[in-house]
Amino acid sequence: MAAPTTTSSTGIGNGHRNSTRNSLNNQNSKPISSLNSNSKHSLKSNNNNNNNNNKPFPSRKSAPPSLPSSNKDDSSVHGRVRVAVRLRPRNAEELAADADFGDCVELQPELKRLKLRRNNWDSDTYEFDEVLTEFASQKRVYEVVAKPVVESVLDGYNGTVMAYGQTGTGKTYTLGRLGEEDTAARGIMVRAMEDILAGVSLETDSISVSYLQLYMETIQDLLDPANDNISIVEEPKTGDVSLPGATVVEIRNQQCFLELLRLGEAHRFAANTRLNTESSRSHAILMQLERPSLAIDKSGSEGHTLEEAKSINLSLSALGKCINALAENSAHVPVRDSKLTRLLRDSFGGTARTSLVITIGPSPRHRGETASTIMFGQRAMKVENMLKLKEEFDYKSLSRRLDIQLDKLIAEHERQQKVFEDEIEKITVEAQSQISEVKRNYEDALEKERLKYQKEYVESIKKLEEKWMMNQQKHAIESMVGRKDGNSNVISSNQNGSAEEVAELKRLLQKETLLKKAAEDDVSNLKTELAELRKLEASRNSEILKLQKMLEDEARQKERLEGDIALLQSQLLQLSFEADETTRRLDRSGPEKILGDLDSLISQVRHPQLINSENGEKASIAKLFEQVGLQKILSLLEAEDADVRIHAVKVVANLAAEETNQQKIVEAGGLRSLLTLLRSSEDETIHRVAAGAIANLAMNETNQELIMAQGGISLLSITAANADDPQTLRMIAGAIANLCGNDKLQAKLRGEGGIKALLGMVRCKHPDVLAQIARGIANFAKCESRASTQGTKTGRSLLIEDGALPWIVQNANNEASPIRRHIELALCHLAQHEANAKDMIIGGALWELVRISRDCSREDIRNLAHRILSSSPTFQSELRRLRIDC
Ligand SMILES: Nc1ncnc2c1ncn2[C@@H]1O[C@H](COP(=O)(O)OP(=O)(O)OP(=O)(O)O)[C@@H](O)[C@H]1O
Repeated sequence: MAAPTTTSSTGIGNGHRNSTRNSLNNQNSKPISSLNSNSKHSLKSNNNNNNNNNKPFPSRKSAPPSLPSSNKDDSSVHGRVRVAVRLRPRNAEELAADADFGDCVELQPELKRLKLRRNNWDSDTYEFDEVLTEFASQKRVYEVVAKPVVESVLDGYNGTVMAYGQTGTGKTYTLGRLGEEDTAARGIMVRAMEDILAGVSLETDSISVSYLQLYMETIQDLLDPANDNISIVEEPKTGDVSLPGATVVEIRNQQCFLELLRLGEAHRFAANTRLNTESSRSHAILMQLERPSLAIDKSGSEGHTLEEAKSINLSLSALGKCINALAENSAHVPVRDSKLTRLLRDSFGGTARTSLVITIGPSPRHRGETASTIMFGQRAMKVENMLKLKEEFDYKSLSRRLDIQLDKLIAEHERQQKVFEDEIEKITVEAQSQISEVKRNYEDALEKERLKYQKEYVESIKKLEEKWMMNQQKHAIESMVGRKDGNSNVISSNQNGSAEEVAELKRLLQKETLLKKAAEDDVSNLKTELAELRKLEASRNSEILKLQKMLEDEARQKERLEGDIALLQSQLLQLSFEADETTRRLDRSGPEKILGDLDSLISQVRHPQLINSENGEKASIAKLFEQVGLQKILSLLEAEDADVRIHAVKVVANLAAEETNQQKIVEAGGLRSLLTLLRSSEDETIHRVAAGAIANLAMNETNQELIMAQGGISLLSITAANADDPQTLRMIAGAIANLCGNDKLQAKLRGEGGIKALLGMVRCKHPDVLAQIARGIANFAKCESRASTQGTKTGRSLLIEDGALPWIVQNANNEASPIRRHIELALCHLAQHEANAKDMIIGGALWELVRISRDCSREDIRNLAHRILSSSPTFQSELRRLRIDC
């Protein structure tokens, strides 16, 4: 039995913050989870949002009517769905059972490539946006898969992160791990919430979460198990989906989010036990509204029922069909086929930034499921979303936010100033205390020295005096004795004693001199030390002066900053006032006044200072459309001022992109006005926008006839012949391609040069233009082939008559898949009609048909080509002649 396949996704968004974890089983059951969020948030530069992981990618053509957004919106930016593949390490069972076999995949992360083995000798190579090996850490997975989405959400866009893969390949591991015991193991949901909490200010923003489970097409509330059948509500105008019946819990911190996840998980377990199912059979949803999130988690069981399997397969196959339709750029995307696709509507082909991680296992026994997961990822990489800011410009909240930022700045500045002043005071006190201590020490030392020398001096004087006294006494006694004895020997002995005393006195004097010298040296050393200390003090003083200067500069800068902020605030107040005024005027004015307002609104759009209010402007235009009436808006298409005409045609193009407005626009004469603009204007922007509006109107059969009846094809052809801008050509080619799909208009379209105009545009090599041309040719060939089968058309194809075949053959293997697919289909349609066979053989188309029948990655086209080649006598005989076996 084939192992079950699962998917999971996380979507986060501004306006919507979505986190989804989905896991679905092919045969048993398939759980799905997602996290969505809507939020009011700080405004940042749009450029930040258009970051470098958004490679330029061919934009979607005329958007399918069922989709909520298209390239019609000037505030949108392209955002292709990014796809990463993650390989799970072998588990114990695989280590034992597959010990003798190699893995079914080989990863080349540095080349972002994955090789899927066909057999021992051969493998297919696929490229992804990221290739994550079995050694990739949870942190790295978060950073490459989810972080750009979270950042985009904080910038004001919707976001989705989704995991898809076979059961047991690591979707829960990747998205849902709480990492309570080991923080390194935290999954995407926990890390995303951490970053969101760090990136918003809870003083101005709120984050709320709902936690739901999708089981057999029923949405159950995991925060309130009694609430077990929640309806999806769609906003009719925008197509945005919401689940108003779901419990919403505000998140103030990470702990509270973790508790909520645990609670939801416990209820899910209880609910699934009641339902006698387990995780992989249901899809859990964690949802965020008004800076809240939506997530889906899974449930499933062994012993599944047929009904469950059907319901799960319905969800999975509906998701697969939507991805295919979007990847192929089909006109119809079947989003309404399941609740899962309705919930993920904004994530694929909508306005969210979407990141998909496909999880695979290494076992060669599950090669089939791994291949199908890889193909899902490859197709999802072709889906182009149009990221759109979800929020209207809210001056009051911006002003509040700036106030708070200002308060924080001022508080921080004051704190820093205080630290600075404290530091200066500390340094000053330390310096002063050091100086006084040195002074004290110096004075003490000086005093000690002075006392020492004074004492020594006094002592030596005393000693000299004593000696002198003793000598005097001795001398007096000896004189007295000498006078008595008249002894000359005594005199001689006295003379000897005096010489010794003189020598002693000399010695003492020398000692005195040395002591004096040493004392003088000490004094000189102390003086030098004092001079050094004075220098040190001077340098400290200059440092203090410098610090004081910095403090003054800082204070001046603060003053300037405060001035700037005051100015900013007054400008904000002014803008806020003007915005309120406009709202009041719009609310009160009658239609005549409002028409004037539309004019001023359009002129405001051109005003650079108001460029950020574009979303608000769109909402106002929609309101004006209701209040003013289309006629008056259309009258601006003929305004004198060229700028007003340009902006008016943009307004009409925006309106024409909504299916609900198209009939009204045509009835009010809008189609005629747009065609007149093509004829009368020479402005490239007007041509581009008007052609885009016509292309949107041309999606409807009745409008196609009207366009033809009003000479649209020749006007589009002339405009195409004169245009150089690829975007203009893309719009024109898109419009003609839509007309090519109408069976009734074939002859007229060709007669008025529609095919030639299409072929003329191949001079522009832009892949978007070529894809539209290829689509037109495929549409035309399909109608012809239908007419031939019904017998209403005979003879060879008008496409061949008009010389389309060489270009078709040349591009049949174009590397851009949208071009290649359309051409492959066109070739099959042409080949179905025997009258074309000979031309196709001469033109080299037979080789392409053979290639398609062998190599085309789409099985249905491959089979079709094969069937046609086998059933056409002309092709068969040529193949026999060439000895080609087909
Ligand atoms: N990258 C990985 N590294 C280590 N272990 C992993 C990794 N991925 C998954 N595992 C382990 O593989 C097992 C299955 O993973 P997990 O439950 O996440 O799969 P799943 O795709 O969510 O399955 P299901 O669809 O059935 O719910 C778990 O034991 C998980 O711990």
